[in-house]
Amino acid sequence: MKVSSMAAFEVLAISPDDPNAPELFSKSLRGTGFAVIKDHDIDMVEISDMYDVWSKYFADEAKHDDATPGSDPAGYFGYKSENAKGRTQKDLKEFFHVYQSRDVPPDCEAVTRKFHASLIGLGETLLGWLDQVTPPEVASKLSMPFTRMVEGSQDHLLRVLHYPPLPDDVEPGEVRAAAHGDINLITLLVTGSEPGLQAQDVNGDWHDIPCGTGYINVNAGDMLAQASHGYYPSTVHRVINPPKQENRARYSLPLFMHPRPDVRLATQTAGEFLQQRLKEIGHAG
Ligand SMILES: O=C(O)CCC(=O)C(=O)O
Ligand SMILES: [Fe+2]
Repeated sequence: MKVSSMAAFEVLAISPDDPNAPELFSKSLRGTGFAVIKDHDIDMVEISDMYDVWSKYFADEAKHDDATPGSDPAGYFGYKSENAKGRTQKDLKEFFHVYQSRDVPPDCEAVTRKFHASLIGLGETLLGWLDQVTPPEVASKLSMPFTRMVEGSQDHLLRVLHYPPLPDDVEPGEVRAAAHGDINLITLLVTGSEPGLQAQDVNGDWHDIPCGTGYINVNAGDMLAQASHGYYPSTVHRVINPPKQENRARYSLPLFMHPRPDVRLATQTAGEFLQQRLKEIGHAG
């Protein structure tokens, strides 16, 4: 099934039960950098519980106590704390970074740990699909199969994102999330509570990424593009501001799948690549 069907930009919706799922997934990522997974095992109740506990968390000013200093990648990040690479204006979002071995707010802990583990499991399945179908001439250049790159990784970042309703004083050019490529191997994004996510095609045109209930969007990040020498392109995407009559909060839940830091991508290790990119987006340092 095509969920976005401009000739140049075809995001496929794939069911894990389809025997051709690995090929379709690879085809969709190759064509657009994006794919959509439907009929997965992640429970809708789990997803709505996540939105429930985290909307309460962001509504409480005590969140500021969870801000971590300087270069620490975990914890709470306040409104307008991150910019896309190459931009000075900050994104109109706040977020909390969850890692497997780092603290999570007690009221969010149980549901978040379970959700994080479920998404990591799905992400490992998807990387296994890529290992199955990536052609030998590309696979032979990898330092190891994708699934091995993430074995034992403690760096799979679950970002709980809150985009508040836009304030009246938004400046020209300020957006919820400016155009960027993700740093990691693949991103699994439970579709946002509101629309707004768009991806750019090779001609520079923007396309809405479908936000159907229960869909999980997957996109290739820069580490996958590096390791595969461009076979899987990392597609630039953004989150646009809502029209005035739909100026509501938006939540989304991307999981960024990261290799262990010592894994070689192409010329750099995953750890070296990550540190360089974190500086460029206004973290670390
Ligand atoms: O909120 C979204 O839908 C996308 C967020 C995103 O692209 C990111 O945090 O890297
Ligand atoms: Fe992103």
